[in-house]
Amino acid sequence: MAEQIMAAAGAADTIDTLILASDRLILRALRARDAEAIARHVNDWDVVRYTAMIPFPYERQMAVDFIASQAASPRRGSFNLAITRKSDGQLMGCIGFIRSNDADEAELGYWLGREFWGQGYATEAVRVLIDFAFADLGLRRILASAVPTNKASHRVLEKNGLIVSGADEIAAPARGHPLQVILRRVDRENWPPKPALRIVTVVAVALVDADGRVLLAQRPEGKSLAGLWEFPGGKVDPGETPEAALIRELHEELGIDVKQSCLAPLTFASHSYESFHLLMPLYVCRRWNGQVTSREGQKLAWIRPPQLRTYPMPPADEPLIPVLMDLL
Ligand SMILES: Nc1nc2c([nH]c(=O)n2[C@@H]2O[C@H](COP(=O)(O)OP(=O)(O)OP(=O)(O)O)[C@@H](O)[C@H]2O)c(=O)[nH]1
Repeated sequence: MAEQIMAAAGAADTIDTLILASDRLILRALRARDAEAIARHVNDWDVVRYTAMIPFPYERQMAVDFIASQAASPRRGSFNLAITRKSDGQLMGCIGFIRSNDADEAELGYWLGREFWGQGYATEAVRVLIDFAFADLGLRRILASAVPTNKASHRVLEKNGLIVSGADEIAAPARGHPLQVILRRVDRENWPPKPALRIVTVVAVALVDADGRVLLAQRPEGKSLAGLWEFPGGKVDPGETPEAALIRELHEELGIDVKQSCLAPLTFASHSYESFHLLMPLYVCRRWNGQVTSREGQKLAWIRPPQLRTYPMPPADEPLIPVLMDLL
């Protein structure tokens, strides 16, 4: 997570002494001499077009007025900080909060000069400012909005855990017409955002025999979730369809041959484990060729539907059981 440095104890009280740092950035108060750089970066339609309040064309005097309009303390009122690059001190953009009447929340806004796009600077700046807002300003919720076509901004907000909370039409005086925006927000309880889990696709099947019994296999010692009973199946390899993966796994694990036409989709599991998110379509199959045998030393059990609940299964499987029982 981005490291955050306060210039001195109590620095959050005065904007002039506030310094927030991350790996590559320093966020600091705006100074009168920043007007030139701000005007140069902002007087670019590609920078301004996605913002509601910035006029275009943008003149130097507007930057002077913008700098002068910042709150004296980040604890009260709206403020912006300069996003500067640690390595050379260049001002790359601005980031700040518009404080509404609700003292607990603030609306995040930022822009970056075009030459600094696509390098992760905005994501880093948003991270460090929200860290500061929750840890030092005592805010509980950060709001943000972006027009639907501003994909880059949505990525930045999403990477920082701001989830979509709705849509709105906001006044945009500089545009001459209102803007449709997607609203996002993050609450203090959900900060810092957890890294997105990798989605792993596993395909599984309920093999049903002529007596209406279902086959479960026990996960062997040495594997994750060892001892739990699961539906036969396995991971889908890159470029493989779920059906092809299942036909392969059933041959490898149980020595049976299944035709794709004998696989009927039933339901699916979607479950977050500690290190990955499992997405698992579950098929039903009543016809196969060959004798079901344990080819990998796993214990197998043919279970009557009422007994399904007595076999401990991975947590992802729990919602599948009632669906299967309804079918059988
Ligand atoms: N086949 C199967 N896997 C399931 C079920 N429920 C469930 O959570 N899983 C999870 O989905 C993954 C299945 O992957 P797998 O069987 O191909 O692989 P594995 O864990 O043996 O790991 P490996 O790739 O190291 O051999 C495991 O993490 C397993 O815990 C289920 O009902 N059937």
